[in-house]
Amino acid sequence: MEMYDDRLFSAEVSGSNVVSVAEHVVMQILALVRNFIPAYKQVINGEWDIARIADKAYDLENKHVGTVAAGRIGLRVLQRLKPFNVHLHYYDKFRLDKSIEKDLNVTYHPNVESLAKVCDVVTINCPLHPETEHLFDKKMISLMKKGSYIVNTARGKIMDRDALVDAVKSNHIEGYAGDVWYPQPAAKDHPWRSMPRHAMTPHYSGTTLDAQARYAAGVQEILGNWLNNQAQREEYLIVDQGKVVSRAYTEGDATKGHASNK
Ligand SMILES: NC(=O)C1=CN([C@@H]2O[C@H](COP(=O)(O)OP(=O)(O)OC[C@H]3O[C@@H](n4cnc5c(N)ncnc54)[C@H](O)[C@@H]3O)[C@@H](O)[C@H]2O)C=CC1
Repeated sequence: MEMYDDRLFSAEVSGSNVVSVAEHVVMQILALVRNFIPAYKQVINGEWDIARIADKAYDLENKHVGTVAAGRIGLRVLQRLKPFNVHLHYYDKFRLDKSIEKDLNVTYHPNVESLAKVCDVVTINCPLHPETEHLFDKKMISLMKKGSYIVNTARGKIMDRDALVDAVKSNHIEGYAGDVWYPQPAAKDHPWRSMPRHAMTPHYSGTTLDAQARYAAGVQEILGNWLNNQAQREEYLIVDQGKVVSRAYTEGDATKGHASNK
């Protein structure tokens, strides 16, 4: 017989840092496409060579930008990119509500391969699980357009580490950014630190002071509810009374903009 203490549960302050990560994605897309890092380095190094920077700087406008997953973060990335007048694309296991697709004028792809083939920028916003581990391997990367960019703030292991390095070194991938590595903290000699044309950061995109204030308020609320024997917010619960109850692990979640599938 399985026995559970009905007061035991596992919860998270869901969504507390999704805006923070989405803003980081937009920042890193712009940093890559506009060739910001080499330009900044020139300033630090006392140089002034506009031709050398402009040679690899583009506008984002009119480019095709796609997200692998349109959950809480992926959807916010799409929403933030809409005013840049780009062509938006997404793949997700669950389709967004039709009204959201229409509002964003976003093209749905039935699989990652189809999206990868047409995008100038691919941003990865899906969870790491057996299906997505090394999803971006040599084969997937080779399908991407020559000269395209990848921004991955999801998990480092979604990339095949060395296949990415090879693709950047051979100029197939023009630039890579994100804040997630495998393992973390990244070793001093992790090859992504020294590969060309990257705009990586340590894993801090979801840890802005605004996000920290939201986690702290959420944790206070969860503890207060627990101490006062009050119900927790449904969207915060992951495991309750021995059962996984998180909608993220069960079905598409209408709170994230997925079409209702009930
Ligand atoms: N860099 C950072 O600081 C942070 C990174 N993350 C990462 O971002 C990921 C996404 O976060 P949220 O948007 O909040 O999660 P979410 O649960 O709201 O959305 C995840 C989406 O991925 C989709 N999905 C699942 N498996 C998929 C697959 N095989 N292919 C395509 N889509 C798939 C789901 O249907 C869902 O729409 C997290 O799993 C986490 O790894 C999350 C927060 C902070």
